[in-house]
Amino acid sequence: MSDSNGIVLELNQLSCGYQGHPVVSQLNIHLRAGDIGCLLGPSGCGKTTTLRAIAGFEPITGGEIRLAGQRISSADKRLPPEQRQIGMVFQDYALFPHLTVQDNVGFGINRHPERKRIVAELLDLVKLGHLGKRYPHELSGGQQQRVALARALAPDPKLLLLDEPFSNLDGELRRRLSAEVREILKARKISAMLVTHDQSEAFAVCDHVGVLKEGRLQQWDTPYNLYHEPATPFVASFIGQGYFIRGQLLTPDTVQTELGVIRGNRAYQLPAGSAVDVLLRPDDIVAQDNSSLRARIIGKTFLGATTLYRLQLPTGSVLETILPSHDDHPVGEQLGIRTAADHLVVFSAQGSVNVHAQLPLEQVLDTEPAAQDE
Ligand SMILES: Nc1ncnc2c1ncn2[C@@H]1O[C@H](COP(=O)(O)OP(=O)(O)OP(=O)(O)O)[C@@H](O)[C@H]1O
Repeated sequence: MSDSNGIVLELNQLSCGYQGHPVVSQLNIHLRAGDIGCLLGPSGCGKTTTLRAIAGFEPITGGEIRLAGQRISSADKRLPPEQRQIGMVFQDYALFPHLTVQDNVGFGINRHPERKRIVAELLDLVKLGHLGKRYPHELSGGQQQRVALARALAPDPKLLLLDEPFSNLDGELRRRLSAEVREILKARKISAMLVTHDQSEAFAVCDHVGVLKEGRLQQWDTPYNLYHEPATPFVASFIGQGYFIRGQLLTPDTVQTELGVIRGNRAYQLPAGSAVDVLLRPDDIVAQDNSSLRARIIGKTFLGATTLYRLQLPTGSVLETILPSHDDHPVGEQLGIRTAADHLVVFSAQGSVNVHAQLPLEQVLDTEPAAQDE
């Protein structure tokens, strides 16, 4: 279900808060029908507040929320939550303890003539067809969350909201269930919005991710673009790993750095000669035995299939690279490296282009993003 442009959920200049204190400011997000969106950001940035506003539990102070083209919230009007046709899945499952699994799933469709068939179908979908007669306390955490998902899907909502749905589960189970939930939502073409502070979960489950900082949207984009083309220094540092090194813009798409000239695939509209901070991810640095550029290995973390190496350049700058773990190098070795940074990401830097010292991330977090021609 969507409007004529294929958009199911629109947040237009959305602002909301508590007791006169703004929490979320002028948020603009458009979610396409069938897509899974995500609100990602540090604790307290306003993710849950936004989700609760979409569900209708919180009033908004400015802007509007539209669902399938219909305005459901504005500063002076709010459609009650039960009339929104929005399903919710919470962190703590929130199942009815006195109802069996099948009665939990069928709770929202009690008068539906096909209740029995729908419940059976949904229980099969979440792979709990054999446990319909159990009570919630007789299930594992992962199974309870599957019941909660089936219950939220039963009334065939226009939109599903998931608030940190996997955070009570750990490790492998969390990873498996999140992948499975994505498959279920995609198979049924359900539009959904997930809240998490876990970047890997956001990337694994969602099509578009909105990164929030202090109630403001920094970027709404695909996981790929957030990682490779972050719009602000905050997104660059919040998403994935990486270090900044100082450089000098030579042309719109080339930068002189202590690693040599790096050419990227996008142009920056900063004057030639500008001081810039260049983002280098571990996958932007590759090992090359015969390279004249050497870096000393100062730390390594074994990750299974790969090993993450921390490297120090002769100037003292620190970088990381990730190599297949069978390509094993000891700490202290001088490793030959080269850059392979197709996605050149730079931000306008304060200060001298000659400063080659490592920039602490905090120092670059609040600088303005470089003007881009996109
Ligand atoms: N009911 C409330 N009354 C007053 N302030 C609140 C209320 N709920 C949340 N806040 C405040 O609003 C801000 C945003 O909270 P919110 O729960 O939306 O953040 P979040 O990004 O979901 O954080 P977390 O990841 O820790 O859950 C916080 O400063 C919080 O203290």
